[in-house]
This record gives sequence, structure tokens and C-alpha cells, in this order.
Amino acid sequence: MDSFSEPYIRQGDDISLDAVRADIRALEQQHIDAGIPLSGRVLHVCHYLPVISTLNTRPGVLSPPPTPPTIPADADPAPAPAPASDAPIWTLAPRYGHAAMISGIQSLAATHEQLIIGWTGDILAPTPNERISSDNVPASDRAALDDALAAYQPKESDPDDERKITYVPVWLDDKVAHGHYDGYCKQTLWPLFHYLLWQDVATEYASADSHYPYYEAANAAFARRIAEVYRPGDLVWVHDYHLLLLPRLVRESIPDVVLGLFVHTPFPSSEIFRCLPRRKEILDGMLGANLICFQTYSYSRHFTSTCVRVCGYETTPRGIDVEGHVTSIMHCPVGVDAERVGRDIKRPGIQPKIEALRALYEGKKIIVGRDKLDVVKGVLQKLRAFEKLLQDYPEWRGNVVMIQVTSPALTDSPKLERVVSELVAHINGEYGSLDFIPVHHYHQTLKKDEFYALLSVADLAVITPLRDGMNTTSMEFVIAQQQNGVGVSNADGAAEVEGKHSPLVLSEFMGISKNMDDAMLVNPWNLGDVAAAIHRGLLMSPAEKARRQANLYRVVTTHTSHTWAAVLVKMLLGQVDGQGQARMTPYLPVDDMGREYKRSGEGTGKRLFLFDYDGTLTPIVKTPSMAVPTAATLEALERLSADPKNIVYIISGRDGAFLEQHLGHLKNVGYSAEHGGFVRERGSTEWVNFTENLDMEWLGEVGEIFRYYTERTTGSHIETKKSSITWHYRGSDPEWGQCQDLLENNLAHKRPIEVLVGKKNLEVRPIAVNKGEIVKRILYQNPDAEFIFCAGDDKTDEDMFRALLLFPPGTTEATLPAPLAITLVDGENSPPVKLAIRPEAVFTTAVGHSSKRTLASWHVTAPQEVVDNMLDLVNRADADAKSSL
Ligand SMILES: O=P(O)(O)OC[C@H]1O[C@H](O[C@H]2O[C@H](CO)[C@@H](O)[C@H](O)[C@H]2O)[C@H](O)[C@@H](O)[C@@H]1O
Repeated sequence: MDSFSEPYIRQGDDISLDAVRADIRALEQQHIDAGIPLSGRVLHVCHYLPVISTLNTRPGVLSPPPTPPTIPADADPAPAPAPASDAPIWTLAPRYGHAAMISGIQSLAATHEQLIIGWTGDILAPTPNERISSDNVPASDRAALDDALAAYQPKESDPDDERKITYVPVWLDDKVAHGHYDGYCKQTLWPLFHYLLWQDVATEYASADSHYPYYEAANAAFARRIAEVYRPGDLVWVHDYHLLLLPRLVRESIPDVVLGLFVHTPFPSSEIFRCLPRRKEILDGMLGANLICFQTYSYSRHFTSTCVRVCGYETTPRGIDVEGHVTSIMHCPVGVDAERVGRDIKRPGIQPKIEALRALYEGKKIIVGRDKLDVVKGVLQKLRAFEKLLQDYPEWRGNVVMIQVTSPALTDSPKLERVVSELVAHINGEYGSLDFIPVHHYHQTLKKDEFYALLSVADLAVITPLRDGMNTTSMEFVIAQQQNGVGVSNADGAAEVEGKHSPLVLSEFMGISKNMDDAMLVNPWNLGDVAAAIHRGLLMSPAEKARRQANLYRVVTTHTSHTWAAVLVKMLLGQVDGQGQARMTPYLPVDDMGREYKRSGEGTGKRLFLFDYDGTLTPIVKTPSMAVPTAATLEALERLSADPKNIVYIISGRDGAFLEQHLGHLKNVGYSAEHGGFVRERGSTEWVNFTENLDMEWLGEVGEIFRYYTERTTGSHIETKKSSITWHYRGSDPEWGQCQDLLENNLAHKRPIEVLVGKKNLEVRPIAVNKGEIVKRILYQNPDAEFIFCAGDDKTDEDMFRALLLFPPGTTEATLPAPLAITLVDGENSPPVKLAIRPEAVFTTAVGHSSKRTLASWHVTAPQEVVDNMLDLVNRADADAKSSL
């Protein structure tokens, strides 16, 4: 699947949990049949555990609570039992919040063993409002928490289900925990991801960077904990913006981990994200994942274009390619646990509350809203839109009430609270009377029954955040409207049906909106539009309400938190054969190579060194002419080629002029330019042109196409060589797709050319030449070679590696059936020659990530390592020579 253009689930797709689970079983079987180990475990890594831990501790270890408090505002307070002498050391209670995510994770326990790895949260003391500094919790108590958590099952879990969830605590020092969450998460990342720049949020704003060390430290602690509990074959899902560095950190310690990152927040456009001082660190951290999943397609597009525009990374149909490690990008919105919400909404305590509300507001239409009171939830804009409704549609004055509940936000803003109160007072003063109050504002945490009663009784819900990843209230509203109350729903308004079917006004700036387009989608900034939508919603015909409700209800009850979690597992399993162990290229075995180098020195044969240039002997840089060899590179080439046993070639896409200018003084080195089009043999100054007799008419045509795009693409340029031509777009907006299509679809099949997609370039060369042919030629000329080192970083270098696939995989000298012979297919009438090389002495080496798709047997990560390893070989040889004197 093209991970960029295909939504994983489209709205209206019939998605069933059973079908997704069947797909999971099939995929798992497929992997097991292919010999890929799967442990059957899913590790979910979340900021904190869904458990509140109270330490029934001894006196003397209490510390004052850290500020600000970190229990989510809508969390139920933890019970604080008084310690008894025989009380267990730890008391555990459920921590509420993130209900959708947690219920999704819990549902997976039906099919997989589940671990939730998360921060302990602040440790509570048994006395109310006291916390215990984690720094004061001794190792023995920490170990006791592990045991207590191992035995813990939340009360809502199925007691008959043996596949329980294991909770794995991550301990963070208080300073790190709060610098991480209250600092970097809440003050730097959260505003940015919601399109707020820091100076707009806090006047005392100092630096968007000041808490970064805590963020790093917390992510590192999580990585260490994962490494402790990880088993081969585990699937790892990391959740949310608190842990964006984690994928990369985990991959450093477990290179073949199969890891997904789910981003629950919005992801902003690249123009916003680029303001983040640590943007590269954060993106690189995320790109350690095999798969990054967002709530919506547009967030995934923002992320992709940020990687391309801010970091200059390449995109391929498989995902984002960083040095060969490809991260797939997908999206799949979280839903609610529809079954559970449906059950809860029917609880007996709710009906009397519904009736009380009906009696209280009899004869009035009821509009409801419930939001956290933070700036992005758009409460102010919503109230202004309500005022606009009363202005523009005076018939509603006295006939409609807005019940707006706001729960305290984590980052409380007294200023916002004050402005909201003033606005409410203003509307009520302007449009209310002694016996009528238009806006009822409650700033408090509602009990669940009250909340569901309110949703059930409403004639309209208005949920209009300025930016939100996803929103459970809108989904709970749809379920409440279906389950509670009686509505009148056929076209002529005659028959009573189950459900009330009141409409929903929803902001278009929310992750969930794309999935719920039967809601009335509005731009919350456009007050007139919101007022008009409210007006239409209040007057909507029963038939239209029923039609919209039916569609919304189907979406909410099929795209649930359970299907979401199952889809995540399915998506990650889909990555296993793409990135699994079989595909990892091991690191160059430097000691083995040293031994083989030495051993070949004792025989009569030669050693071959075949190097690509850009990205292999020198790092990729913005301007091609600046990619000049370093002193160390020149030294390595000079010293290697000084040994008469060594035959050194640089096989590059560059033209001869560039190679001569920067490397030409190395007389013992041979060169091939323009991807095999030209060769300058060792000791010679002449270039042999292999393209001489080829049809080169196409050069002009390709040049014209490239010129067309260069004129229209600021920052791009053309590099014209003798028999090939390159269009570079590293310095420009990466709109090269059309140019490539034009070349491939209109020219390539009519002309003897090949179009190569390089590193931020498109290259066109004659189809008859390639680097692989040059390698075969060198090998043919040196059949006595007893050692081969060949390194490259780019797609064109794969031709060299292919030419060196001389032995079936896994062959050793002992299992080699007969001496190997090769021929040249170049019409030179060359008879087959026998080769002396042994499988163990061929070191094909890709420069890039270990998960890069390559035919090479080994990898190193950067050009510097190629150079260092070469210097190491010659240094060791020199040392051996000295010691034998
Ligand atoms: O075969 P190679 O030696 O790897 O050469 C391949 C192409 O490399 C050069 O372009 C690339 O490197 C530049 C310098 O780092 C970089 O600015 C550019 O974006 C890369 O595409 C070179 O200019 C081409 O002619 C070579 O064919």
C-alpha cells in the first residue's frame, strides 16, 4: 500500500472487529510460516500508567507536593486510605483519563498478552493532598510496586480472562518527571502542536528549549525500561507526544525492534513545526519507528512534508527514507469504547437526571457543550457565536439556553477563566431577564451520570475547538442521542422512534471531523457561520436528523477504540516482513575484515577496493561542488593504493573532470566516471569512453525537460556531464515528481536511457552502462583477487553489489561446490576465467541504516566509518610489518 495516499480506513468503510482480528491471525500465521518469531505480546508505552499508586509509607519520607499538580483535571481523586499496621505497602487505584486509548489497549487482551509501560505518576501518600517524592522511595519499595502491579487488575477487567495486562512502572526523578511533562510537553510541544507559538501562551516565556534536557532524560529512562522487559518478537506501540524521542532510542538498543508510534495530538503544518528549536532531534527520534500513525490523513501529510521541507529527507512510496531506514506513515483515528459508553448511558441513575433537566428547561431548546478550559478548545469563540445567534436570530431569545460545562485544564489560565465569566455575564445581561438566563456556565468536573444526562437531553451539541486531535464528547453525544429519550423521526414527523437524534455542530479543525461529516462542520472562527449552523440545527427536520444520526452512529459504533487498537496491531504486523530481522544488514565485521586483509596479504593474489564517491567517501552536502574529499579520505586512498597488492577504484556518477580535479593526483587509483560511462585506469591519464558508439541524441531532449523544470523550480540546477545529465533539487521545493513522470512515461521507453532517482537528484544515463559492468570488468581483469571491499550508498551502487553476488547466500569456502568462474558479456570474446576469491573475503558494504534495503552483506552508517576502517586496515598492516622486522 502506498502509505501516503491511502487512508487506512475510510469513512463509511465497513470495519468489523472480527474481520480485523481475522486479518491479524492470518498475518501472524504468515510470519510464523516464514520463520519470523512472534512473541504474541504487545508492549504499549504510555506517558503514565492507568494506575494511581499510594505508598502506605513510614513517617519522615513525605515531601511537599510538586507544583503544578500532575493528576489530569478530569481524573477521579484517588482514594487515600489511612495506613494500618498490616496494610500492604502499596495501594493501587485506577487512574482515569485517556479513556479511549486505555480501553483500546485493554481490549487487545482478548487476543494478545499486553504490557503497559508508563511513568508511575506522582506517588501519593495516604494522607490527603500529600505526595511522596519518588527520590525518597527506596529500591525495596520500588520492587514491591512491581509486585503489586503484577497482581493488579482494574475492576472493570474480565475476571475470567486469563490474558491479563501487566503494568510496568517507569521511575522518574521528580525533577525530570515534572520538567518533562509540565515543562517540555506542556509548555513547548503542546502549544506548538495546537498552532500556538510560545509567546502567545505565556508572557513570562523564556525559551522553547529550556526543558529539553528533562524531555531527553525521561525518554531515555523509558528506553532503558523497555530494553529490560523486551523479548524478541514483541510488537511495541509508543503513544503520543510525550515520547517522541523514544522510537530512535529504542532502536539504538534493539535494532530490529518492530515499533510503531501513535501521535494522539494534531501535527501542525511544516511552517509551524519548523519554529521548534529541537525540530531535527524530535523528527529523528520519531523516525526511529517502523510506522508512525496519526489521527488523520492531513496530520500525516503535515508530518511528511515537515520531514521533506525541514530536514530534507526523501519520501518514497513506502514512507520516509532516512539513510535507508524507511518509516511508513499512516493514519487511523481513535474511537470510543462504544459498547461501554452505550451501557453506561443506560445506567439507572441517569433517567431521573434527564427528567430533572427536562423539567428545569421546559419549553426551551437546550444547547450543550463540555470542554476543558484551555485556549484551543474555543470556548470564548463558542460563546461569541451563541451571542451572534441571539443577535441574528432574535426569535431564539428566551427560547434557547446554552449549558456550557468547562473542566479545569492542566495548564490553568485564570485570565481565560475571567474572560469567559465576563462574556457569560455580558450575554446574560444583554439577552437575559429576571426569569430567563441564556447561558449557564459551570466550571467544574461533572460526574459521569450528570454528563450523560446532559448529553441525552440536549437538542444540539456544539463542540468547536480551534484545534483538537480527537474528541470523545462528540462521540458520546451521538451514542447518548441514540440510546436515551424518544424522538419523532419520520418525514412527516408522525411516528415516535427510539432515540432523540439531535444534531451536532462540530469544528472542522479536529481530527475526528473528517470521520463525522454528517455533523454540521463549521469554522469556529467564523461566528456568523457557527450561529447559522446552530440555527439550522435547532430547526432541522426530524427526517434529516435521523439520517445524519444514523450515519454518525454507524461511524461511532464501528470505528471504536477496540477496532482502532486492533488495526494498530494489524498495521504493525504489516511492517514485520518489511523491516523484520531477515532484512537487517549487520554491521561490517571489522575484525573479520582485518583478518581477511592480513590473510590475503600472505598469498599471491590481489585485493580489490571499489568505492563509490558521494555519500560513501564523502558526506552528502547541499552543493555538489562542495563535496570535496577530506584529508583523511585522501590519506586512506593514498596509503591503500600505495600497497602493490591493492587495486583501488573509485566508481562514481561524477564526471571525469570533477574526479580529476579532486582525486586525480592519486596515480595508483583507477576511476570510473558517469556511472560506468568512462574509465581511467590506474597509472594512466587517459579516459576510455564506453559510450562513444552509443546513441546520445536523447541528451538534448532530456536537457530540455530539465531546463523546463529548472526555470520553474527555484533552487534547482542541472549538472551536464559528457554522457549523462543530472537535475539537482536539493536546494528547492521538492516538486520533482512530475519531472520524473514525464521522463519515465514519455521518453525513457523510446530512448536507450535509464532514469535514476538519486539523492535529491534525477539522473539520466545510457542504459548500456552501469557501475555493475565496471565491477565485473575489474574482477575479470583481476581473477586472482583474494579480498574484495566494495562500498556504496545509493541505488546505483546496488549494481556493484549485484555484480559481486558471486556465491549463493550462506556459501562458505567449505561448502563452495567448485572454483568460481566468470565471463564478460561485453563482446570482447573473453573466455571464462577462474576466480580465486572465497565467500568470506567479499565485504560488500552499504553506507546507511541497518534496515536499508540493499544487496550488500554489511553496513556502516556514515562515510567517515568507511574512511576510518580503511585507515585501520593500513595501520594494522603497517604495525604488523614493523613487528615482523
Ligand atoms: O555515484 P556517486 O559518486 O555517489 O555520485 C552520485 C551523484 O552525486 C552527486 O550528487 C549528490 O551529491 C551532492 C554532494 O553531496 C549533493 O549535493 C546532491 O544532492 C546529490 O544528489 C553529483 O552531483 C552527481 O553528479 C552524481 O551523479
